[in-house]
Amino acid sequence: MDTLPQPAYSRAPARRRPQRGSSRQSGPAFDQLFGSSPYFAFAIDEAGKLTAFNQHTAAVLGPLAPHTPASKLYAAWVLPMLQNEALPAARMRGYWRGEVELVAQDGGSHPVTQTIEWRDHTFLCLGYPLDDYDVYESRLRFKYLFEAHPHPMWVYDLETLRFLVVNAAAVAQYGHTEAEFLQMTIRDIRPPEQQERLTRNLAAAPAKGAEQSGIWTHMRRDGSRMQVDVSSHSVTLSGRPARLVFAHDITEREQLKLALQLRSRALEASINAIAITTHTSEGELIEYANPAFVRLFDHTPKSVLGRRLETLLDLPPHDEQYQALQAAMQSHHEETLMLRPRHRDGALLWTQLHVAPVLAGDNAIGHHVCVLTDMTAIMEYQEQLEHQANHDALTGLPNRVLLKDRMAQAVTFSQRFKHSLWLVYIDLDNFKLINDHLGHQLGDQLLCAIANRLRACANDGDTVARLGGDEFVLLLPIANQRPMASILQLVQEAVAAPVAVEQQVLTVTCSIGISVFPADGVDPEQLLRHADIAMYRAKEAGRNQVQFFEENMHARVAERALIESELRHALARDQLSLVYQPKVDLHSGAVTGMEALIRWQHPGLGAVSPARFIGVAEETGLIVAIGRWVLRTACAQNKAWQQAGLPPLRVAVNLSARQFRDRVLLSEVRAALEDSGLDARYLELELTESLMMHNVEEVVTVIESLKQLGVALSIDDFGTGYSSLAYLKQFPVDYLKIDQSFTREMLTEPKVAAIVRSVIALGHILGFKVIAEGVETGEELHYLRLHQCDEMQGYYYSRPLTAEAFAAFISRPAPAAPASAGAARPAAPAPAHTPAPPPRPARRHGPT
Ligand SMILES: Nc1nc2c(ncn2[C@@H]2O[C@H](COP(=O)(O)O[C@H]3[C@@H](O)[C@H](n4cnc5c(=O)[nH]c(N)nc54)O[C@@H]3COP(=O)(O)O)[C@@H](O)[C@H]2O)c(=O)[nH]1
Repeated sequence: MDTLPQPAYSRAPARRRPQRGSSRQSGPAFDQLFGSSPYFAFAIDEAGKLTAFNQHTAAVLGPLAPHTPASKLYAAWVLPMLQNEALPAARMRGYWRGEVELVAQDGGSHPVTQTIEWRDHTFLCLGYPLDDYDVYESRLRFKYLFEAHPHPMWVYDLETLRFLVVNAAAVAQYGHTEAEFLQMTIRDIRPPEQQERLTRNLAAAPAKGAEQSGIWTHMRRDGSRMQVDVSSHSVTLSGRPARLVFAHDITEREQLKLALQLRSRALEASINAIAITTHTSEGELIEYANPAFVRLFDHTPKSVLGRRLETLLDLPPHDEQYQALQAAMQSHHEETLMLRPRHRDGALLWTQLHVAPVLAGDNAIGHHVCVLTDMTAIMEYQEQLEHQANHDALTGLPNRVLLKDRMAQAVTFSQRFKHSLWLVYIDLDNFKLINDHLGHQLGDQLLCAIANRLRACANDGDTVARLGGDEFVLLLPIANQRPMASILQLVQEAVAAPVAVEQQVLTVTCSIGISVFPADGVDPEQLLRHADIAMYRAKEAGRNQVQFFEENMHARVAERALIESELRHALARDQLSLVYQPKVDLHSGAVTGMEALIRWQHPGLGAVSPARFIGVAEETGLIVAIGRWVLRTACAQNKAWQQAGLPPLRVAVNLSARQFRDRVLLSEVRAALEDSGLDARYLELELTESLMMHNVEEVVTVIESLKQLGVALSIDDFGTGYSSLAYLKQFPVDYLKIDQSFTREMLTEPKVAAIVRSVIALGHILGFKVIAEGVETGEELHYLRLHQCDEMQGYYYSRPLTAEAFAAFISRPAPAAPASAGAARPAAPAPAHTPAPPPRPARRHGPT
């Protein structure tokens, strides 16, 4: 290096002064001041050339010539420091002082304390040999600045990288003794992964005097690591180029920074909306809101900051929530509130707000951390669950649970204000048939239509509930002040009005039972039970009726319950039996067959008539098992008679609607025939008219299958079930059976007589035989024969008989025709002991 490198900021054009190659050129002032000085004195221009030097300099360091590059006067290690530190500092501040090493042309080393002054675009350099005082002063400064420094410091040799000196803080923090340190290099406190970086760093600036800094990982003696912020400076120690290093342990700071970063990340990533507010005189102003908060209300991050929390949540001022929030903000405790803030689009949300105050130094509230949890979905789900728990899924009407709740409220209200309360129990008539024949989908539609109509009948404050199936309840408070008769009529009309569903028009009536508070009960349970009892009474009374609860209804309900429970065991306990009532050909007088009729002999209840238990068996489904038993017993009995040598006759068995709809009917009939060995032509199945008029296509299919088995079929109770002629002709049946109610009245009621004649004519037109049941007198028989009725059945000829009695009856020779009955008495075979017809009132329940 020939010249001193230019300092970066000395590039401005400098005023050129005449060059002076020796002390003569330095001018009289320089000579005057320094010419005979025993110390080194020389001047350097901006180009780094000597412009003047005194005799001592020339004598000790020379020989020198003017314009000699000043770099020749310094040891190599000093040059970077001179260039980067000393000259720029002198130029900036006008003065620099430090220890340097001057070198003589013969190689001699002269450590000096040098001052450099910036005077008139020239660096004036004065050098004093390092004497004892310098050393003392230097040590003193070192002691204070270095030894006592609270942060680790050391000086290391730039060439060997050995520690030359370390302070007490370094010893304390790194765990090495001073002696150990002095045996180590700066590589020894670096972990392996940082060695390469150190090498690169040293290579990049091996001898630079520039201040350097950076974050490093250092190792303590025990192997533990720390993060240090290192800054270093070039120095000379004992005449050797070295670096003074400050190492500031920032491990804790870095950990803190990391922890803060983590917490900040947690806030940012939280799915809960979090806002931090500042407590000001203008309210709680938001100073931070995490992304979830911004998302929850669909605001932009910026638009949230500085706004009042209350405003942002859009809580109506002075309402309960607003007040609660204010109170929570003023409390020094954490509070949790349920709020209904508004989304930016106007939708109301459900949120749980947890407010935690952050106290300032003076114990006043400085900030609040507000955590909002979006509960909207949960609350909506809960509402949905509550609705489901309290409402009927099909119709949306309140269910039994909610009805009870409303009833309890209504009873309390009625008690307090002395009002009466009506509980109207509505059960659709024959809904089961519709459901089973037309399918559940249509049944559901019908129920929904009726539910809507009932809703329309109710006023505000009334409750329309569905208890399940086809049962509805109207809870009508303040009944004493309302036109209850017309409300009931409205309800009946609403139910009975035709309902169009899927191109079908359905009509259904209802049976209504009513209980009144307080007369019929003072608690909801009792009122409901009594209304239910009254409704059953309405059903028993022939359906499509209204019944108010009466005390004596309890007995009927109790009887029904008894029948139901006893009937469940009747088959197993062998309490059931069959009786057989002959059917007679009206032209020949011959017995054509017999109807099997069930009887129940109960040890306690005695003989229970089918009229009392068949309905219960239908409702409970017990009829399926009972019907199967009847079918098999009747077939077996008929076969037994045939095997005993009696003339082969056809046995008729009643099929209930439930049996008819049973999928296994066909196989059961087939099995009954096969198992008994009875020929199919000796079995007849009686189906009621009402059963056949629902879902005709299906009925026709089942009837056709039965016909294919070879059994005979008849339509029982004909005339009571609103037959459609269009349907009637589709049924491949053998008999129309005129209901006994017509037989009973045909001789006294001309209209009934006309019906009977029409049925006979109609049956014949359609190709059916016609049989009349309930024939009790010779006049009735005569009339039927006169109008071409084919067969008859009734007490006039014979009551239902036990199997043995029937066998005996059929085996007897025919008696002469009774005079009183004219030619009406059957010719053959004649009943041996035909009982006299019972008096009229007992017709339906004649003895067997
Ligand atoms: N599904 C089934 N239903 C059955 C079965 N057995 C009977 N029943 C049905 O119960 C109802 C009442 O039956 P019952 O008390 O047996 O009455 C029958 C006859 O005893 C009665 N009858 C017959 N002749 C006369 C008469 O001259 N006068 C008069 N007052 N009553 C008379 O009529 C009933 C027969 O009715 P029907 O079946 O319509 O021919 C009744 O509906 C039975 O159907 C069974 O096993 N399964």
